[in-house]
Amino acid sequence: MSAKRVLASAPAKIILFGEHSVVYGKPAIAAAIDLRTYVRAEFNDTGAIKIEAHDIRTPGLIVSFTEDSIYFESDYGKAAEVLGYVREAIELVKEEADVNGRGITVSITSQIPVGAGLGSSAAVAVATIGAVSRLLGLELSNEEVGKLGHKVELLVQGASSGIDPTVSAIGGFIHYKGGKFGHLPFMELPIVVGYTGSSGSTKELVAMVRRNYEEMPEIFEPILNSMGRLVDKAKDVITSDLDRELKFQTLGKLMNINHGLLDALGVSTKKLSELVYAARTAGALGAKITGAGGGGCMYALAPGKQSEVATAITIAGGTPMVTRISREGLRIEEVEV
Ligand SMILES: Nc1ncnc2c1ncn2[C@@H]1O[C@H](COP(=O)(O)OP(=O)(O)O)[C@@H](O)[C@H]1O
Ligand SMILES: C[C@@](O)(CCOP(=O)(O)O)CC(=O)O
Ligand SMILES: [Mg+2]
Repeated sequence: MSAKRVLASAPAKIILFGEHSVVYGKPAIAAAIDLRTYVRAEFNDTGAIKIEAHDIRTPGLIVSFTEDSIYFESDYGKAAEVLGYVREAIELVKEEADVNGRGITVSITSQIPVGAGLGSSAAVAVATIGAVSRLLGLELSNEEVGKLGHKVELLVQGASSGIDPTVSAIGGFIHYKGGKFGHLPFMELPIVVGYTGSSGSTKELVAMVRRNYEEMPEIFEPILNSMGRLVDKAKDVITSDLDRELKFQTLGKLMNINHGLLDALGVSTKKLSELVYAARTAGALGAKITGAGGGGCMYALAPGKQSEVATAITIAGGTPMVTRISREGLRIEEVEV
């Protein structure tokens, strides 16, 4: 049954191990975290799709002032591009249901920094698909929403492994490889996320790695293979019966190796590496980029040292975020019928 108004939310994620190599079919491990994007969907009488994106800065904004007036113009191409994930998400759901000529208004508010490696693109796609599909009376499982979210990322970015929309839709702690995924045993992870304050575009970074790979496959192939192997090792450690401290020590070492390999791929920046080294010096067992890189965030594994690591990240010029793993993925918050 269709509804009058629906509010849905979907979480951000961190990639614990295996970003970029996951695009080449290698395994990766990710966890949903407790920052969310909220999407409200309702019908309107205009017949149009209306998107209110409250947290997106409008690129290409031109403002003309006179003494008694103010006139705004926008570079519509750039503005349309930035809303690509939301538009494609709505279009995909509309293909599955009968809208009967009705318009849909989608209003977005988000706690997730954009272009920061925390999966804001996947969260906005998943929450939009969740809200609009429920509005139109479609009964989609969270896994199905994750699959549609992957389609959205493929349409907008040209390439996507699908790990981000999957973990945002189903929540928790997951192992992912070539579209197949499963939950790993839930673990509280004493992590600190450090935000550089700058952003990177996943579309551009994934394309850059692809160009480098095509130019020098004999160099890039072994790096990607090593990333895959270290994820296998991390999975063995996580699912083993070792005690927590020993698990964290090995996972920390693997994070540091993964960061070095991501640097070799060319996706780190001076600021990201400064935050990574600051965290390690303050006692983190491991620290690495999370997500596409080129700016954005790193995360550190710091049992018993979270506040020291957060302080070190601040001193190094970053913004620390102490966050927890979210067991819940896509959530339908309210339905008005
Ligand atoms: N709150 C939001 N509203 C609308 N679009 C969003 C929002 N958050 C993210 N996006 C879309 O996702 C893009 C960023 O995605 P991406 O480059 O994959 O970085 P990340 O997923 O790491 O944040 C933004 O440029 C925008 O198109
Ligand atoms: C680089 C990549 O592995 C993760 C990108 O994550 P984010 O968009 O930077 O949050 C791309 C992908 O898996 O599709
Ligand atoms: Mg993204």
